[in-house]
Amino acid sequence: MSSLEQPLGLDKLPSMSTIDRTQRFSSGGCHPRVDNMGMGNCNEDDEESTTETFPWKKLPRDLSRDDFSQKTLTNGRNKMEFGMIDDSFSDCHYSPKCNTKCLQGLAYKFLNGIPRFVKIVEVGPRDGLQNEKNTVPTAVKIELIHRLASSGLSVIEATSFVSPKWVPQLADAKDVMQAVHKLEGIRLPVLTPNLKGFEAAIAAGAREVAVFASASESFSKSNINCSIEESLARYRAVTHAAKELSIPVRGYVSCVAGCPVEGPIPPSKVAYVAKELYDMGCFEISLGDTIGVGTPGTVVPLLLAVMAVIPIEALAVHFHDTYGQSLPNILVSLQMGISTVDSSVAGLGGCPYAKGASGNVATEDVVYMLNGLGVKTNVDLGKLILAGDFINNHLGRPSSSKTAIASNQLTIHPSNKSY
Ligand SMILES: CC(C)(COP(=O)([O-])OP(=O)([O-])OC[C@H]1O[C@@H](n2cnc3c(N)ncnc32)[C@H](O)[C@@H]1OP(=O)([O-])[O-])[C@@H](O)C(=O)NCCC(=O)NCCSC(=O)C[C@@](C)(O)CC(=O)[O-]
Repeated sequence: MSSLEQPLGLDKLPSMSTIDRTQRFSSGGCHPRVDNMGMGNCNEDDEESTTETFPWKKLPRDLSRDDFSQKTLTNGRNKMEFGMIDDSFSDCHYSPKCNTKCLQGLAYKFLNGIPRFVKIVEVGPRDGLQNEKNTVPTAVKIELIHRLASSGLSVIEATSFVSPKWVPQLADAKDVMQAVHKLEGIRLPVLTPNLKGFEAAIAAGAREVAVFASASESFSKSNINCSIEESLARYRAVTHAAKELSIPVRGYVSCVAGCPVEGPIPPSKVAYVAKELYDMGCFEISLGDTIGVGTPGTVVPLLLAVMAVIPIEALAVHFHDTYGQSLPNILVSLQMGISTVDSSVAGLGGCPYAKGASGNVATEDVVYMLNGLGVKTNVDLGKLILAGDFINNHLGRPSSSKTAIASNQLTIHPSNKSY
């Protein structure tokens, strides 16, 4: 018996009271703020969240592509599915009475804290496309949003009501919004840098907006042409106007791990900006590693600083993949209790004011990892990959999603690929 197979009793588990454990994994451990305009992030999982089991229990997996990710590997007694948790683990349901098996303890040790449901905020049509040099036709943007919606994504950032002189690619914000705002059951937030943008967004049918501040003074100036404090004053005006109309406002903090000009940004500065946004009424704060320099080593202290001032259920993470650190950063964020993750189909993206920064983490890769962890997203990976194929075909380049590339290479997908 290897050391890994030796029983690990509950007395060896990391200290966490039974109450903490029950709260974290029961419906009550993941409740929306009372005043968050109904934008809770766990309601989708009502059935799951009533049972008091840990997240690595075997969950029904709903991949539209039956062959996808289901190749089996026979390895001695283990029959494993690629990317998915070993069956011997997934059959282990945690019970306080069960202290004889080793696997619950090991799984608990390594997967402790991971929520059972993760809300994905798809930012491809906005963050993903804003930096594209060639104009993407409005019809393509609209079709992309429809395809993303049909994959099961429930929050899709549709566009930005910013100055077309600053971001020409999104100059068609009004047309895009008017075409998609009636999509049923989908939240379609749009970026609004000031009252002018907010008013234009509402006139076009937007029912949710996002404001975007920075933890870096230099980036704030280059991105929105004002200081951090000036931006916060603008956003107070936006959140005030939004409250009058019962419009939910999301708040972004960019450059949370580093700035192209200033270098590393102290977590305390991120926490300050995040709290200002939260206090002015943003229901959710997304922490953006705009240039993708963070590692789990920087993400942990960052999240600890922000979690000290904002409830964890109001936090989201937004990683760019410049150094290939997005997935480990997301994993450690989940382990710390984060349950909202931003990502972009096909890994599209990059900020026009952060040269060299690469795209967002690919939604396909996030969903693949979460499927493997038994975490629900309600996203159909096969349809998502097809949505990625659609936009990549249009842009004329391969996907930045490793999952999409692997799936297209490894499987013969029967569905019609002619768009
Ligand atoms: C904030 C401004 C508008 C200030 O831009 P400014 O030039 O300082 O603004 P201004 O008030 O002096 O106005 C200049 C012109 O812009 C117009 N204008 C003014 N506001 C608007 C508006 N809302 N929509 C349309 N037009 C607008 C205004 O009417 C005027 O028009 P003119 O009289 O010259 O014809 C500009 O800097 C801007 O639009 N910046 C946006 C830049 C942007 O979108 N960057 C990418 C965002 S990505 C990000 O921040 C990071 C994030 C969120 O993704 C997270 C992460 O990845 O980490």
